[in-house]
Amino acid sequence: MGGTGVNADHFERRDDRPGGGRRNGHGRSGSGRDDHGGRRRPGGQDDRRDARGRQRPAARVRGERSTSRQAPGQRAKRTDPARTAAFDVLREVDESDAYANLVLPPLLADRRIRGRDAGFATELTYGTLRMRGRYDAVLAECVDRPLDDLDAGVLDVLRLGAHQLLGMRVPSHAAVSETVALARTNVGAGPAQFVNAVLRRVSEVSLPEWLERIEAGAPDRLTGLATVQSHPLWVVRSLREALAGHGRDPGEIGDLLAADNEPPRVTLVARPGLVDVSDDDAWHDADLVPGRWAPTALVLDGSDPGVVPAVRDGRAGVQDEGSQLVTLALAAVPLDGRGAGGPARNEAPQARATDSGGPVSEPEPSTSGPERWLDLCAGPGGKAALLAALAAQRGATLVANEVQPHRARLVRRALDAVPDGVVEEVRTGDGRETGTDEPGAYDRVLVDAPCTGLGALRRRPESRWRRTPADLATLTGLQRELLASALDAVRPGGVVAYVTCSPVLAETQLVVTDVLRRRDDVERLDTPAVVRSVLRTEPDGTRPDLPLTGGAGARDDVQLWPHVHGTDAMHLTLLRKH
Ligand SMILES: C[S@@+](CC[C@H](N)C(=O)[O-])C[C@H]1O[C@@H](n2cnc3c(N)ncnc32)[C@H](O)[C@@H]1O
Repeated sequence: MGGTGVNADHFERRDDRPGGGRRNGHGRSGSGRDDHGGRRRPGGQDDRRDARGRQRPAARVRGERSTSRQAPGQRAKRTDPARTAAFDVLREVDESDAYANLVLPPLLADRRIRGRDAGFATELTYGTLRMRGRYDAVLAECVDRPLDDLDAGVLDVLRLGAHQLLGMRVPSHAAVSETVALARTNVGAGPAQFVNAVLRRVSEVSLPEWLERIEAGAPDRLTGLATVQSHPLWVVRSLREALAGHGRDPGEIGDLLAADNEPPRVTLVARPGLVDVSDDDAWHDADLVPGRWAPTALVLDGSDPGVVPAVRDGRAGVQDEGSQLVTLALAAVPLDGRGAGGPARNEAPQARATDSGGPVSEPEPSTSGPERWLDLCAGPGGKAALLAALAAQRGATLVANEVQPHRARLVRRALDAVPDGVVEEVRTGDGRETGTDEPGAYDRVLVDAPCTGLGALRRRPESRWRRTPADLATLTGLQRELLASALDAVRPGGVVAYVTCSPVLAETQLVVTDVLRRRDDVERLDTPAVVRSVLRTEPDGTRPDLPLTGGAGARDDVQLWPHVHGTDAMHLTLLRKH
């Protein structure tokens, strides 16, 4: 497909650009450092971008960077701070394996890029990373050599241009000229001419036509779908297999991949007992609507969660609704035998209400002190904070364990708002040893296992390109050991929740089946019934109809999906030890 691509050799390479002209994967061009190796000076911007992403001249002038080595004549076109921010984040993601969602917000704050400019930079950064596979296929049609042979900074500029042309409503002339200006400042004047020529080629064809061409040129349908929907082929294969294995139609794969490309709505968790939805002071001016499934979920429309007082002080947090549901389910499932339940301090009625068809009942009163709960893999602490709030209502206590010290620190911070006496300890340790060190010591154990995260691709734009099939082998071994340890750490009659933010069969069903094959003291619980029992109740007393696969009773685990439930693809299996 396509004609002859643009030849990069026709354009002069300038080595006077910051970082020189190294090749893709090894270069440091446009690294976010100034000529002396320091951070670039912040280029403060306000709401000067128009609705279509164009920047008004005053903002351009005020936001220009002062570190260009180019002659004044070459700097005729000023660089837009939002595009520069996106470029700098892309370089950092490539060079330092950084996470865009951790790098971008502080960078925007540091450079005082706010309002529409911040929104533009965010959409440009995340969209470019997410849709990289699609744009690379388009760019490959417009360049006369493998993209891997291009300078890494030049390739990132081209991707940013492609996203503006094909994924955002930026007018073509603005997308090309602003991106060429970005190239001139960051990768040099010669490459900027090359960028200009390539982006003009990209802009000559509409997105639907590009996608048609990509599909037509693909060796098979699945490869075409993977490229068009910008996922690595091995990920598409794993997800399609997961759909089938979890009882869904593998033909849904297109919808699933499309849902992965939609930025998720910001969902907050109102930690029960710590904050009330009707408390105006807690939510400030936030525009909130109840979540679809979890009684604790609030969907935030438009504003920054960081300005919500309850989020700032830990009474609420940002948390996917699927994560909330699996945590609520672990807290709601009845225990057997001694130590089951505890006197409620301030019970949340919805968390314990019984589903019409489900077996969930009120826990028996404790005969041996408060329940002890364990979060075995707690960092950074989202589920631990919800568990701790629920534990406070039940008179239970929580131990949070995390192997990485810096993530254990994040857990401590996440637990800031929890009343004294609820959290026994936040410890740094290897969860694989807990079962041996503390056999039978806990009533409820959460294993939110380290996983590929292939169920949360919506919120981690670069992660699909980082993961490899080899990760699966390492992770599934660790997952088995952690689940086995959790089952040793729970007392007879107690419950373990095995959770992943991946639907991949090797990390979900196969781990559970394999661990259970080696022991005869564990029973699978009716997880769908428990999850249905914790769903929010409508004012008329009904609950939403949570579609789960396989028909009633056909499956004993729960798999959520972005394209079905609007949540991350969280997996939950509830297990009871005899
Ligand atoms: C999926 S994350 C947990 C997310 C967390 N539950 C939350 O909701 O914020 C998995 C965590 O397990 C930790 N981890 C990995 N190996 C571990 C081990 N051997 N023991 C304990 N934690 C481990 C990782 O560092 C990571 O923080």
